[in-house]
Amino acid sequence: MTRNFFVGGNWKMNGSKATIDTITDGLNATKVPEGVEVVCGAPDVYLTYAQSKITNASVHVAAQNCYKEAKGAFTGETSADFLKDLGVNWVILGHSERRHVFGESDELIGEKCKKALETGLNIIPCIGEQLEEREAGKTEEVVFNQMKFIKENVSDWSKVVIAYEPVWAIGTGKVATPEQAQDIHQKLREWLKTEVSQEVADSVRILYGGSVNGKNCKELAGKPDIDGFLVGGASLKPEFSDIIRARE
Ligand SMILES: O=C(CO)COP(=O)(O)O
Repeated sequence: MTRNFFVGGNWKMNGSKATIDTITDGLNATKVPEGVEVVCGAPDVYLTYAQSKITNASVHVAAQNCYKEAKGAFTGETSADFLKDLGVNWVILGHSERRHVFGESDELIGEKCKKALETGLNIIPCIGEQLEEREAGKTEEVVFNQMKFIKENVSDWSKVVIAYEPVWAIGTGKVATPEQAQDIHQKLREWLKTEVSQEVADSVRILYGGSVNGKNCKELAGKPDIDGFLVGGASLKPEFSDIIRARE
């Protein structure tokens, strides 16, 4: 089973029109290898601007979050319907910063996954353990539990790309070793086989995220269960092009 390589960028709360011009110039000039999918998570207010600047047909724009309701009295929130209306077909959900800075629960993330899929979006749900959890030997328990809430809300796995992002590796420069990442990716695939189906386990892309850069991406990309990356800091820099071409 071949799973197309997938590279997501997560710009987080960074950027301006001027920096987006620079980033998208770089993306437009990047020769994306055949079959590789590239999706960039822009801040909501810049989604349309980013879309207007991207001319590379292999590169798509994602939102970094959306709410579980279609509309109504939810001041400050963005709905999946708004994204669909803008032609934004991807959304990152349950990022560790949503979980740990904004206190999003597994239940809420599950509901958001459900709503986004019902609305016709593709989703990138994120999971990952904190340092204390890894040190206590609880990594599998934590990520399987996060997966349970996602699974209960997924109607169509062909629209799901999972991102495994160990919290201790995010923005720290402390990347998981290729062996550490492969180990959890392989266990997640086993879990999908048991809890969902062999077909889904074989076909769902599992991305690694956490301090991925132009230097460490090739070795990580060589691991059999690592199907791509979700990249934070380095997605704002020219080296993102090297990450897109990590399998070359
Ligand atoms: O959170 C991340 C991507 O969603 C990873 O961030 P960094 O690549 O900056 O560690």
